This record gives sequence, C-alpha cells and structure tokens, in this order.
Amino acid sequence: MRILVTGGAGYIGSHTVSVLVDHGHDVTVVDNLTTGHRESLAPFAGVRLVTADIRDSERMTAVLRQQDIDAVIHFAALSLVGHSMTDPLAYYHNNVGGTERLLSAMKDAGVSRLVFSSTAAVYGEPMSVPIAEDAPTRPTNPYGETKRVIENMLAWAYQAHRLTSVSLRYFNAAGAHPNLPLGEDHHPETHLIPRVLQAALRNEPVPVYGTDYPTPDGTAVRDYIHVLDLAEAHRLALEWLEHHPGAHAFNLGNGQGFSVRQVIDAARLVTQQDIPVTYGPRRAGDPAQLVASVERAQQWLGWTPRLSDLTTIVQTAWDWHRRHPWGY
Ligand SMILES: NC(=O)c1ccc[n+]([C@@H]2O[C@H](COP(=O)([O-])OP(=O)(O)OC[C@H]3O[C@@H](n4cnc5c(N)ncnc54)[C@H](O)[C@@H]3O)[C@@H](O)[C@H]2O)c1
Ligand SMILES: O=c1ccn([C@@H]2O[C@H](COP(=O)(O)OP(=O)(O)O[C@H]3O[C@H](CO)[C@H](O)[C@H](O)[C@H]3O)[C@@H](O)[C@H]2O)c(=O)[nH]1
Repeated sequence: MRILVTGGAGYIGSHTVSVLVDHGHDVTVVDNLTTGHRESLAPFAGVRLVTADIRDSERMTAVLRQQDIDAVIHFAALSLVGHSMTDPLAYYHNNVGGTERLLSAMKDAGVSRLVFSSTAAVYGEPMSVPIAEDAPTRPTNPYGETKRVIENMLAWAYQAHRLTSVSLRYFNAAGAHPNLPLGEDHHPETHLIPRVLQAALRNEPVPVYGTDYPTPDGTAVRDYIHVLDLAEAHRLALEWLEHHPGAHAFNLGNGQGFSVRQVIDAARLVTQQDIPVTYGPRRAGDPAQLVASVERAQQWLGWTPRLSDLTTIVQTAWDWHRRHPWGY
C-alpha cells in the first residue's frame, strides 16, 4: 500500500514507519517537526519526509494526490495531559482543527481509509478496570476531550462520506526499538518511564505524583504497552479496514496495570541503580487507574503484544537512553 503517516517523525510514528517498511509498504511522512525528529527517519532510505503542517489542507491534498496515497495513519497531535490543562485551546486548534483539515483533504483527494491515534484518556476516570471499548467516555482533561471529539467526527465522516476508520485507543506507550536507533525523545519529557531512566542516568531524583490514590500502594496505575507492539497493531488495522468499513475503536494495551512505584522498582532492577525519588502531590488531570481490556483487538485484528512485559519495556528503553543520553 501507499501510506501517508502524519506525525511519522515522532516517537510512535517512527516505530510504525519501521514496521510498515519491513512489510514492504511505500511510506510518505508529513510532519511539522515541532516534537518530532528528522533523524528518526534516517534508517529508512525509501521514506519521503514532507515537512508540512496537517492544518495546511491545500498542501495535504496535493501530497495525497501526488503520492497516490491509499490510506493514512494519523499520529500528528499535541499529547501532554498536563499541558492540555493549562493550554486547552492549543489542543483544540492542533488536534481537532488539524484532523478536520486532514479529513477534508482526504475527501478532496478521494482517500477513504484512516487509522487514528486515540487514547485511553478518552475514558477519564473509569468506573471499573479493565476498561472495555463500550465503557463511557468522560475525559478528565482537554487532551482526552479533543481525541473524543475526533472519534465522533470520524463516526459522522463515515456516515456522510464513507470515510472508513479505526481509532486505536493506546494506553501508555513505552520502550524503544530493540534493533534500530529509535526511541523516545521529548522536550520536556513528561512520561514516567523515560523520566525514571533519565533520573538513573543523571543521578537525579524522580518525582512521584501522588501517593494517596485508591490503589494498592497509593500511586497511580497504568497499562504500559511496548511501542513496537503498538506499531504492529497499526499495520494490522490498516489491512483489516480493507474488508471492514465503518468507524471502529480498539483498545491497545497489555491488559495489566503497574503502579508508579512498581515501574520505579522495575527500573532499579534493569539499571542496577538505586534511583532516588521525591513524593509530591497528584498531577492535575490524572486518573487513578487505567488498564485496558484488550480482547477486541486480539480477536478482531489478530493482534498479540510480544514485547510488553514490563522488564522488556524498561530494558529496551534503557538501552536507548544509555546510547542516546541527550536524545537524537
Ligand atoms: N505516547 C503515548 O503514550 C500516547 C498514548 C496515547 C495516544 N498517543 C497519541 O499517539 C500519537 C503520537 O504520540 P507520540 O508519543 O509519538 O508523540 P510525538 O510528539 O513524539 O509525535 C507527534 C508527531 O506529530 C508531529 N505533529 C504535531 N502536530 C503536527 C501538525 N499540526 N502537523 C504536522 N505534524 C505535527 C510532531 O512533530 C511529532 O513528530 C499522538 O496522537 C498521541 O496523542 C500517545
Ligand atoms: O515524573 C513523573 C511522571 C509521571 N508520573 C506518573 O506516572 C503515571 C504515568 O504518567 P505518564 O505521563 O507517563 O503517562 P499518562 O498516563 O499521563 O499519559 C499517557 O497515557 C495516556 C493514556 O493512558 C495518554 O494517552 C497520554 O497521551 C500519554 O501521555 C501518571 O500517574 C503520572 O502522574 C510520575 O509520578 N512522575
């Protein structure tokens, strides 16, 4: 297939590009490089990088037509929960506005297949875990709200324009490519696993946000999923969409929750370092527990996570951070 990947120079996008290339797909990336890295595409000689913004729909229509694109995988977004609480309009502008522009360009260019990066943050504070896809969606932060709005936009776009889509609701992406020089490099870094590993490298303390959650050890529980397992699910979803028109949603997680303290303990074992911690208040917008029910993705897409035990996730991330202590 000829695939356009928006945000393909970012963390999850570049790992997905690696899987698509491995399977012989022709890949064009559109990225404005605000948080992505040109270097993350260096291993892929045949991949075209168009440095552009998805909100430029004329440019997007031209790229879709010129490259004769069959399908789009859409990662480009702002995606920090805390930042979205202080600057919500930037999230509506980039995520909702950008996706509306992208869908309009797809409609103009006659491209009707999309895989969209959604998030567990659409669920908000769940009534129970594990969370199935039909659980109520009540985001607790503007980031999750923008993704819910986009999922609804996709449902209407299917009804009106037969734009067929899969929204993949990732839980917590983590880890790094085991064989290629690809990993997580965000500035500032807010995600737990890279922060814990950077703390180990720099001998600095890592802050634990909240110790009074209603969880077994009082710290927040998340479902960590290896970035390459996520990448593989995108490839499967694209192929599946060919025979399943509609606007679908799938959870992508590991099905198991780990607390912040458990993650830090796993990192201590992998790094063999005594990582110091400080305890602070909860971070605004954070739910207590997010753990996925993953039966639907496993049964419908035939997807099986292979690298997502916590030690493998932390080990591959540690290998990346040790080799690239200052990122790309
Ligand atoms: N990392 C996670 O744990 C996680 C969890 C759930 C969902 N997601 C979603 O997955 C996607 C990718 O996340 P990531 O962690 O790889 O983030 P990232 O910041 O590394 O990647 C996003 C990429 O999109 C590009 N981009 C942003 N806005 C753009 C625009 N208007 N035009 C063109 N390019 C633009 C950035 O430059 C970057 O390369 C996002 O949509 C995010 O919301 C991430
Ligand atoms: O230095 C840190 C960083 C994080 N945390 C805690 O660790 C947990 C995980 O935090 P991350 O920032 O790594 O991830 P989030 O769960 O906040 O968010 C991630 O997963 C969400 C879905 O679960 C969204 O999709 C979002 O895009 C993605 O960033 C949270 O309880 C957070 O408060 C700390 O205690 N200290």
